Amino acid sequence: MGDHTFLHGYIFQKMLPSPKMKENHRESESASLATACFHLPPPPMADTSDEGMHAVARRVAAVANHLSPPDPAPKAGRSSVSARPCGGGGGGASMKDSYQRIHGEVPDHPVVWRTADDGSGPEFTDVIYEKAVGEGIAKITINRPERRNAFRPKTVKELSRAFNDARDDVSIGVIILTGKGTKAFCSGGDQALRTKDGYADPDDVGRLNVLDLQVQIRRLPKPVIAMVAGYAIGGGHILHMVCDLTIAADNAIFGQTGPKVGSFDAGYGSSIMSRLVGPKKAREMWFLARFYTASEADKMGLVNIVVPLENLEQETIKWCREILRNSPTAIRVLKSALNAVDDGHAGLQELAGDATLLFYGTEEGNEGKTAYMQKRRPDFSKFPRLP
Ligand SMILES: CC(C)(COP(=O)(O)OP(=O)(O)OC[C@H]1O[C@@H](n2cnc3c(N)ncnc32)[C@H](O)[C@@H]1OP(=O)(O)O)[C@@H](O)C(=O)NCCC(=O)NCCSC(=O)c1cc(O)c2ccccc2c1O
Repeated sequence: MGDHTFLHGYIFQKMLPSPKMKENHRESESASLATACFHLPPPPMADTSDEGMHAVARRVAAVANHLSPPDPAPKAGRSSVSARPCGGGGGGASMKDSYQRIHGEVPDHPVVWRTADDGSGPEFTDVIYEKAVGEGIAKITINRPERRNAFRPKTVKELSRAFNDARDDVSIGVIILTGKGTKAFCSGGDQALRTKDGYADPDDVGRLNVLDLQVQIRRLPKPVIAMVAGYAIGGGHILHMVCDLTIAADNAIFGQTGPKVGSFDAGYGSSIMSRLVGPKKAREMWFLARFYTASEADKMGLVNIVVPLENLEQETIKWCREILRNSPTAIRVLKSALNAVDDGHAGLQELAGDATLLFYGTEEGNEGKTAYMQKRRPDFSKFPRLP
C-alpha cells in the first residue's frame, strides 16, 4: 500500500509542470497531462506481489520518461546555458531504464563535411552547401559574414536551390541552416539593396523572395534546424523561427528591427512568432523592436536549447543524430501535422499528401492501381472496414 502511494506521488510529481517548463500553452499541455494521469486506471490493489509491483513500476517509468525531466542543478558560471538531458542521448542517473539502454547515446565523433552542389546552376557564392560524409545531414550556410550574413535576392535563390537538393536527396534526413562565422546567423534583408520594389540584385527587379523560402522550409518534409551564433535579426530572425528547431549559442541575439527600419513581416514573421512566444510577447518584440539575449530567448520559448558557442555545432550534430535514428515517416508526418492548423489549406494539403503517400504503400491502395492496369474491377472485399 505504501508503495502504491509512493508510485502515485511519483507520477503526480513527474506530471506537474517542472520549474523550467515554458509559460502559456506549454503549461496547459503539462496540466492536461497531469489530468490525464489522474484518469489512468489505478494500479491493481490486490496484486502486491513483487512481479505486480515491478510491472506497475515499469509502466510508470515508461510514461514518466517520455516527459521532460526537471533541469539538473545549474553549473557554476553557466547559468545562461540550458543543459537539458534529452531523449535517448542525454539520460541522467535516474533514467537507466530499458528505453535508455535500447536507444542510448548517439556517437559524438566529429562530423566530416564535404562540399555539395545541386548541379543545376552557377556555383554558389552566397551560400556554402555541405553534406556530412556517411550521415544524413546537410548543412546550408549563409556566406556573407561581412554584411552580418544579410541576404540579397541571389542569396535567397541559392538557399532555395540548396534546400531543394537536400529535400530531393533521399540519403538526407535533417538539414542545418546557419550563418558563416560567429557574429551573425543572419541580419535580414540587405538594406543597401532595398528599392521601392523590394530587394534588388544589380540589373534585376526587386523582390521579397525570402517569403517563398520561408514557405519552402515549412513544407520541406524533413526537419530543418537553425544553428544560431550571433545576431538573428529582422528577416534573419524570421528564418530561424520558421525552422523546426533552433539551437542557439550563448552569444546569440534575437530581434526584429522592422518598425525602426521601415519594414515588417505580417506573414509568418508575425503569426509564427505569436505561436512561439505568445501574443503579448510577440507584440512586444514587434512594437518595441528590442534585442533579446539567448537566455531571454530561451525563457520566451524562441529556441530549443542554449549552449556555449564552442559547443554549438557539436550539440546540433547530436540533435541531428538523434533525429536520424528515428522513423523518417513518423517525423515527416509529425512535421506536417504540427504545421497543419497554422498553415490552413496548404498545411492540410501537406498532411493529406503524407496520407496518400502511405496509402500508396498498402496492398489496398495497390489493388486499385493493379486492377486499373489489368482492366478489371478492383476487389476491395478482403480489406477490413476497421472500427
Ligand atoms: C545585425 C546588427 C545588429 C549587427 O551590428 P554590429 O554592430 O555587430 O555590426 P555592423 O552594424 O557594424 O554591421 C557590419 C557590417 O554589416 C552591414 N550590415 C549588417 N546588417 C545589414 C543588413 N541587414 N543590410 C545591409 N548591411 C548590413 C553593416 O552595414 C556593416 O557594414 P559596413 O560596411 O558599415 O562595415 C546590425 O548590423 C544591424 O542592425 N543590421 C540591420 C538589421 C536590419 O535592420 N535588418 C533588416 C530588417 S528588414 C528585413 O530583414 C526584411 C527582409 C525581407 O526580405 C522581408 C520580406 C518581406 C517582408 C518583410 C521583410 C523584412 O522585414
